[in-house]
Amino acid sequence: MSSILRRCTKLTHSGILSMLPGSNGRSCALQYFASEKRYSTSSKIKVDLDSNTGVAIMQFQSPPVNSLSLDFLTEFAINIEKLELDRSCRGVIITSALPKVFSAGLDILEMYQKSPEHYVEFWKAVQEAWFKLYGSSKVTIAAINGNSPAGGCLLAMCCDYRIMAENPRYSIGLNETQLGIVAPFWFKDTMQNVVGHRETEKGLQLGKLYTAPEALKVGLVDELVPEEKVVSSAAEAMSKWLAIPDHARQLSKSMMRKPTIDRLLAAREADITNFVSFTSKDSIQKSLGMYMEMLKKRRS
Ligand SMILES: CC/C=C\C/C=C\CCCC/C=C/C(=O)SCCNC(=O)CCNC(=O)[C@H](O)C(C)(C)COP(=O)(O)OP(=O)(O)OC[C@H]1O[C@@H](n2cnc3c(N)ncnc32)[C@H](O)[C@@H]1OP(=O)(O)O
Repeated sequence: MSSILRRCTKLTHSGILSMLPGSNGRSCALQYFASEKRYSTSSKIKVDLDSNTGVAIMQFQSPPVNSLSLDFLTEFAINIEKLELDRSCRGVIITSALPKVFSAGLDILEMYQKSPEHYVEFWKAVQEAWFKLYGSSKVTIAAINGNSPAGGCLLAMCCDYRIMAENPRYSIGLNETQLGIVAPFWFKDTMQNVVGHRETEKGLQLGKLYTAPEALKVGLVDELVPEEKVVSSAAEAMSKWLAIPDHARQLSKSMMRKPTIDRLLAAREADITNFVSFTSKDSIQKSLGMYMEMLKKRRS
């Protein structure tokens, strides 16, 4: 991994990168990884695995805002599972290929005016993505290079370490209550495991979107770095995590996360039933419809 960084630094200093269109530290890391094995090319997510370092970089590339649709979540779970089974992979960096957004969270259209059967399928995909990422034995680092509300924040919180662009216009948090909906208990558990009970209580009730500096202050993210350095800093952090013997780190991770995972495993079906009955309520559909309208108005 340090060879990656040395190479990035060399390129940046030599000015070669500045001759590339749209080049910066972020693209340096991406270009380096891209020169390695293209692991998977699906329409919404790109994964490159560096066979020398064992580090995969997963880039979300689903315009306009990397919302977590059924298709996106399915691709995501498949990719994480594939990497999990690959013994040559030791770590995964998750980032966005789009400007200004890491992920806009769950795709609201998947929860709006659809059939109960669709809600079941969608929620299973949300659960599956969480099980795969939260339960991953690999080192997972979120390189958060844009806004990351709700489900986007959940994905980041599932990782072992979070690095965010220090842009004060970017925010992250579980803002569900602002939409008139309620984050399920395992979203809450995941946040509580990151920032503790009190901050989760405030953050969840208020549907708080933390600015990048606020997120650092409460421990929702671990580091803020200039936007162009988010991916290279993630690579640097990864090298520290990979210096620990895998078996010892993996057992420690599993020890910390197993109770949270077991809790959803035990309530998986009930959680789906809850989601379907909650989402199907007229009042919830009305709230989601109004929120989508608000997003559109804000745009015009
Ligand atoms: C008791 C409980 C039991 C069970 C549980 C029950 C219930 C439900 C739990 C559900 C948990 C939900 C989790 C979620 O993730 S909900 C999603 C929350 N997300 C948001 O609030 C983010 C909304 N989006 C934004 O704030 C901005 O889009 C963003 C990300 C800051 C980017 O801003 P910008 O670049 O300016 O882009 P636009 O706002 O112009 O958006 C472009 C385009 O995308 C559409 N869009 C945005 N976000 C979403 C989304 N999440 N889903 C679908 N579509 C989205 C937006 O409307 C624009 O569309 P247009 O047609 O106008 O181009």
